[in-house]
Formats: sequence, structure tokens, C-alpha cells
Amino acid sequence: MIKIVVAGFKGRMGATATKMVIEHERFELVGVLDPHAQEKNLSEISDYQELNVPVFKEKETLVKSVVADAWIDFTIPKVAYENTYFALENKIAPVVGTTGFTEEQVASLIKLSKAQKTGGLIAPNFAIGAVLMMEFATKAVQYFPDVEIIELHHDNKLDAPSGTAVKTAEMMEEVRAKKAQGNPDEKETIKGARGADYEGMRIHSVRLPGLIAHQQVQFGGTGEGLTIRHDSYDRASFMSGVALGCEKVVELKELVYGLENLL
Ligand SMILES: NC(=O)C1=CN([C@@H]2O[C@H](COP(=O)(O)OP(=O)(O)OC[C@H]3O[C@@H](n4cnc5c(N)ncnc54)[C@H](O)[C@@H]3O)[C@@H](O)[C@H]2O)C=CC1
Ligand SMILES: O=C(O)C1=N[C@H](C(=O)O)C[C@H](O)C1
Repeated sequence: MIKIVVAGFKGRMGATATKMVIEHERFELVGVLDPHAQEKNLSEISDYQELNVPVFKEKETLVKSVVADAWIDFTIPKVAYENTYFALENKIAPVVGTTGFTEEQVASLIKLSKAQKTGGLIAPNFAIGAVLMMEFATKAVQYFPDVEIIELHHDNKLDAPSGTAVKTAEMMEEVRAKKAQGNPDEKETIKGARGADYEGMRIHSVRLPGLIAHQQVQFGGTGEGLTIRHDSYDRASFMSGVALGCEKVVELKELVYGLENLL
């Protein structure tokens, strides 16, 4: 059995991941963490009455009380780095969906994981279709360097652009012929109209109630266009990737960035 803790279990994704861990035959939920929790044990929550899983408000208390192999993190960008660092320091393999990491933070966490000989995964998107979207976009941009990313999410999301959009841009940048896009003399008559600029590629973030998670990567060429789009209609779309991550990280000796590294 793989012993798992879930950080952020009171949230949209944390609650979904907690349910997945409970139902998975190879996983054992040994603790949950959330500063907004009022409970002392999951059994106090009607959906989990038959369980005996301790609830923690502080990570330091959690690691003194339970032994875990993997740490699922769906928290907030503000604490993602410190939580991941803390898990690695305690040789608990992080499986991190929380977004908002800088490139420098990812590099620092990979370095720590190697020193700790502890596996881990940071995946801006756990949906298999989203990973394919990013890989297809990386292929397409070699032929169509003019590209704009439009990511669309629910209006409770804290960060913009999305981690998926940033990862997509990072992957395309590695193979894209460097160029600026649009008219060099263009002027924004309303600030922000052209979106975020990532190495000449533009990223636009839509936030609306009713949405879950959606992204389209739109390419333009001579007399033609190409659009690659992924839609998550339910947070269940992320769970097979989270489960795969938990099964794989316990076999790794360093942290990897992107679910594509485990497919
Ligand atoms: N990689 C992926 O496939 C996906 C990633 N995400 C990312 O996951 C993160 C969470 O998204 P949601 O669940 O929608 O947010 P949410 O706001 O519903 O949940 C976040 C939870 O984290 C808790 N929290 C805050 N600080 C904490 C701490 N120090 N330790 C433990 N828990 C803490 C909050 O109390 C809250 O319950 C976001 O960064 C989002 O971008 C979301 C969906 C898929
Ligand atoms: O906040 C979300 O919901 C999501 N966040 C991730 C991101 O920032 O890319 C993944 C997915 O898009 C859902």
C-alpha cells in the first residue's frame, strides 16, 4: 500500500483527490491537512463517517504524527513551494498540482529531491488530454511560430495565467523560432488588451462562473490557422493522472516537472 497525505483537502481539488485516494485499492489515506479544517478526524464529516483519518491544520504536526510515502498537494500558489520543500525535507514524495511555481523554485526543488534521493512530481495539469494538448502544441509551433494561448477557468482561480498555459509556453519556447508577434507599432488603447507576453507569445486568461478548466492554443500561418483545444468539464478528469503520479513517484529518486515525464 502507498501511504498518502492530502494537503488542501477542504478545497475543490483536494476533496476530489481525497475521494480518489480513499477509493483506490493501492492507496491508504493516512492524514489530511488544511488550515481551514475544523475537524480533528475525517470521521466527523458525513461522507467519511466510516474512516479513521486524522486531520491536521499544520504540516509540522502532521509529520510528527503520521508516516507517509506521498504528499498530494492541491493548496494555493502562496504555499506551494514551502509545502513541496517541506515534503522533500521529510522524504515524503510530493505529487503537486498546485500552480504558481517560478522556474527557479522548480529548479531548487529538483536539486533538493536529488540530495534527498526522493522522487516527486509537479504537474501543472494532471489531465491526460491536457498533457497531449501541450505536446501537440510543441509539435505545431515548429511550423507555426505565431501562436496565442487562451486559457479559461472558473472565477475562483487565484493565479493567472494558469500553470498549464505557462507550461505550454515553456514547452513551445524550447523549440520555437524566437519572434515577436503582431504589428511592431501596435498600441494598447486599453492596458492589457494584448494579454501577457511570454517570449513574444501572447497568453490570455478568461475567468467566468460555470467554467472548470479549458485551454486553446491558436496558431496562425499564411492563409491558414490551427487550434488545439482541451476541456476539463469535471475535476474527475485530473484523477487518473494524480493516481499515476502517486504510483510512480515512490519509485523515483528525484522530482520531475510535468506529467509527460511519467507517461
Ligand atoms: N495540476 C492540476 O491538474 C490542477 C491544478 N490545480 C491547482 O490546484 C490548486 C488548488 O485549486 P483548487 O482546489 O481549485 O483551490 P481551492 O481554493 O478550492 O483549494 C485550496 C485549498 O488549500 C487550502 N490551503 C491553503 N493553504 C494551505 C496550507 N498551507 N496547507 C494546506 N492546505 C492549504 C485551502 O484552505 C483550500 O481548502 C490551484 O493552484 C490550482 O491551479 C487545480 C486543478 C487541476
Ligand atoms: O485552478 C484550476 O482549476 C486549474 N489550475 C491548473 C492550472 O493553473 O493550469 C490546472 C487546470 O487548468 C485547472
